[in-house]
Amino acid sequence: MTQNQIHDPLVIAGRTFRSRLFLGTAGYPSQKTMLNAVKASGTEMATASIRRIDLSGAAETLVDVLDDRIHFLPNTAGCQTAHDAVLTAELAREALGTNWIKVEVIGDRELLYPDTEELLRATTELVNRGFVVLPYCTDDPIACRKLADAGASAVMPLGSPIGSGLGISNPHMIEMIASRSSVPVVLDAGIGTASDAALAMELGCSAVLLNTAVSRANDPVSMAAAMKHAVEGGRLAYLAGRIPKRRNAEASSPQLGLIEA
Ligand SMILES: CC(=O)[C@@H](O)[C@H](O)COP(=O)(O)O
Repeated sequence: MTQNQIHDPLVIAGRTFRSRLFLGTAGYPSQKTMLNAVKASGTEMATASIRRIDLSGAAETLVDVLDDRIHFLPNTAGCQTAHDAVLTAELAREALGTNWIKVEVIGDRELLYPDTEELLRATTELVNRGFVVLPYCTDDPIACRKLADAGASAVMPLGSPIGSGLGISNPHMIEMIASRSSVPVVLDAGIGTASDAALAMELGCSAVLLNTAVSRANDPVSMAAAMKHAVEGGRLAYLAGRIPKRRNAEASSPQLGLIEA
């Protein structure tokens, strides 16, 4: 581990994360593969939809099988109104004893695209109720600013639609959001492969949240390891500072001592 990584923790709502990769837990070929992928990714925060968790206390749940060191982030996937998202978050808090919530309020079941109006309403209400709110949002700097102003502890703009694997559709806007945000920016959704995750970090995001690229890979555990290295590499490159892009070539070796014809 380099000096930069040792002194470069991510802090969200007072909680410190050494890993800047957050992982979704859905769609793996088996629970064993999911747990191995979680381990290989080095993640310290895993998320799952409340709908997927048996809150009755009758059966062993995902939360029980995850390593204790991993912070569990429930999410409100499937909610289409602020009202439903708030109810779902309250259920999670009651059953799981966490006030952290990843808020998803989608405006369309096919596109799984965030409904910004409802999302802002849900975020405002949940912050007032004492939740640590991480909203999944569009790659819109104004929406991100409004969510942060409403008290979101981080903002999570999409790279591209959930599960699409299209990568980052609008890198310029993600860079803009990251450079202006008053709270950590977590690139969430659309990552297709390791280079997409590295790019998110190079653009200045504080972390990456992904699921499908790992769960649906031919070898999820190897892809999880690839994502770990990509996020670390991208963060280091961001901190190191990329060279400016030039229109023309500039010799990388000194021109002195050239033999003229
Ligand atoms: C897991 C999660 O919380 C979602 O936001 C989403 O599933 C992540 O997107 P990808 O599956 O495209 O990585």
